[in-house]
Amino acid sequence: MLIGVIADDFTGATDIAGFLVAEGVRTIQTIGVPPADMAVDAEAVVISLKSRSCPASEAVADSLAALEWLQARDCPLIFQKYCSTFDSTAAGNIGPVADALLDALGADFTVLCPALPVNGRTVHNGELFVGDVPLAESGMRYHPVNPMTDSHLARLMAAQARGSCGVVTGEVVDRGPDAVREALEAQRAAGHRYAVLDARTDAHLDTLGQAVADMPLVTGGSGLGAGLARAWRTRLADPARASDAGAPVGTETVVIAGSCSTMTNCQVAAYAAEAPALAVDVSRCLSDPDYVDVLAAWVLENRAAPWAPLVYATRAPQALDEIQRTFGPAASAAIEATFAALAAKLAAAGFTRFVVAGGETSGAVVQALGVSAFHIGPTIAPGVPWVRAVNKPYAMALKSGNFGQERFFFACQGGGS
Ligand SMILES: Nc1ncnc2c1ncn2[C@@H]1O[C@H](COP(=O)(O)OP(=O)(O)OP(=O)(O)O)[C@@H](O)[C@H]1O
Ligand SMILES: O=C(O)[C@@H](O)C(=O)CO
Repeated sequence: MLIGVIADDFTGATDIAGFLVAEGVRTIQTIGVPPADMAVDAEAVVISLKSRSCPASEAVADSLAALEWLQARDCPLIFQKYCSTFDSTAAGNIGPVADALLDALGADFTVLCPALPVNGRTVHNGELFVGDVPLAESGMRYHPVNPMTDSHLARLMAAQARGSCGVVTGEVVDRGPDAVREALEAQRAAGHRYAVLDARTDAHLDTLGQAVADMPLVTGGSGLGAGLARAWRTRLADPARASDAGAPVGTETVVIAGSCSTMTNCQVAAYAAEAPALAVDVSRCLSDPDYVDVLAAWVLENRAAPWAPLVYATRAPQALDEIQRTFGPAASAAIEATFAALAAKLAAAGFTRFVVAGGETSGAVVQALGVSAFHIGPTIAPGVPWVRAVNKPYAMALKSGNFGQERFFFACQGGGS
């Protein structure tokens, strides 16, 4: 094994796993920490946790259990994967988990780099941008669980981790891997525990991948994961066939959208204009135990349509705000539970392809389908590969809320963009 990834949500895990496969690394993603005796035939194992928004103590305990599993397989590099929009609060969980992993590895310094230029996430002078705007001015300020109201990564990290955090600027990264290594040594000597790495292009991520390839712990988004994989190209067994085991199976498809991100709102609007689409009634998710049967019946009625049926909870910020004021946080959990039960019913009715938008939503659906690990297949959009369950006949496209192009749901059915 070349790399063990500890990811804080399902779609985030699939995102980095997809990039690793696209760069030729044979990769398996597991749902939670696998059993101690699970055999591994892969160059990378990505362990997906549900540790982004749970209490920090739980996130730390789960991440340490994942680390122990990877260490038992002599994994030389541990990668802490979090969101390219650095989803977290002053209570964590990125900082507390990084602190705990550093301690457990006997290390005292690591890097932070959420940049993913292909999806518009760049870091400039330590500030995270989404497209042309700082993080705190992007749609992330309205996120239902982790609203991001600061864009400065060193400040965000200092608020939630032990020790101070420096920045390695783009001007240093432009000078190549040796300059970055030197700068990191200087940051560490200056007493910093963390250093934010600037990156605006894939070429910067190549430089950073080379510069950090020998650290015991690296933290970041899938962009840096891809940079690392490119740095290892000559060490890979058969890069051209890395995605074979994850190619999709079956045909009957349902689309489930549980994300309210800006991009999912666009994707749902584009899809609903041409395909059968049903908005869930949030109050019925909360109060009507038979509601999932109603949703399943609607999907079955529409199963023969030219485009697969879509069931969505996706709402624009104002409507979401109103729902949250009316129902409180129980609404989100009830929607997740409804989608999980719906997916299980549809699987029993013969559906084999599940296209899901939203990390938490994907986690709930995957759990309901009893899937414990995936082979990672070909990429549908940057950061979104097909995945194939190792123990069930299901293919899935698990999309991070903000990922994919406007016609992503069509693209999953061969509809292109
Ligand atoms: N209309 C709604 N009202 C209240 N909560 C909602 C609504 N729609 C979705 N949610 C909840 O918001 C949360 C969205 O999280 P999810 O991780 O699925 O999407 P995301 O955060 O946009 O995606 P990602 O984590 O991949 O960036 C889920 O718990 C979901 O149930
Ligand atoms: O890094 C990202 O943006 C995604 O993989 C993710 O984690 C969103 O849930």
